[in-house]
Amino acid sequence: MADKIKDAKIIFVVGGPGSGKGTQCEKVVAKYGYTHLSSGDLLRAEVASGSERGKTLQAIMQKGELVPLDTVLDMIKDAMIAKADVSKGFLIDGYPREVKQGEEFEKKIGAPCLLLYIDAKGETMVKRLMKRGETSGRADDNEETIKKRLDLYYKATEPVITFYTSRGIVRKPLL
Ligand SMILES: Nc1ncnc2c1ncn2[C@@H]1O[C@H](COP(=O)(O)OP(=O)(O)O)[C@@H](O)[C@H]1O
Ligand SMILES: Cc1ncc(C[n+]2csc(CCOP(=O)(O)OP(=O)(O)O)c2C)c(N)n1
Ligand SMILES: [Mg+2]
Repeated sequence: MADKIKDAKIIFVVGGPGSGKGTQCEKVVAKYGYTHLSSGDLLRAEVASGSERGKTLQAIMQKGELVPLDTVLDMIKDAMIAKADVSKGFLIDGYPREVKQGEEFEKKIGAPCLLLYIDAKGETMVKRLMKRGETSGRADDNEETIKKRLDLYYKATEPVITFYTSRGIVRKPLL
């Protein structure tokens, strides 16, 4: 089964909370026809299903923490396999969030050819997320959780950018 995605074109899309990962991915989809897979959206779909696993995930996400690596990776892998026959390439949005996630992805699925780094100032991200919180209905778009998500981004996710920069595959789109 995993054979189906062995040679898939893979692009990681990394940036802070509310930096605009989802927004930029939609533009790439419109222009290049790649398949957009957002880790956050996959997790929220599991929460919305009302499953037992979804309840556990909801509690973690509401606190702005990272859900266990195996859970996210399995979900992304299943979604990739489901689209393998029709996909020209995959935009993996919101993953990896820590270097270890990148390493495990490469072991189990394959290497990315590119990492799109969506950069935004902290204060911009906070402002956008507070605004989004007015209508998003997302349990994590509130002041307290936004702060935790931002802290975790700087601590765990920024090292991902450094890691892939040394490999020469990081590109920062001019927005
Ligand atoms: N790769 C991931 N690893 C662990 N947890 C994740 C991952 N992607 C998403 N999550 C969980 O889902 C939440 C929302 O993610 P996402 O929709 O990408 O939000 P945002 O980019 O707005 O912070 C995260 O705060 C985290 O709890
Ligand atoms: C309801 C609503 N939608 C959108 C916006 C504008 N907005 C809020 S956050 C954001 C950029 C980030 O959104 P997204 O692309 O979902 O970022 P991600 O969390 O995926 O990085 C924008 C343009 C807004 N102020 N209010
Ligand atoms: Mg998003």
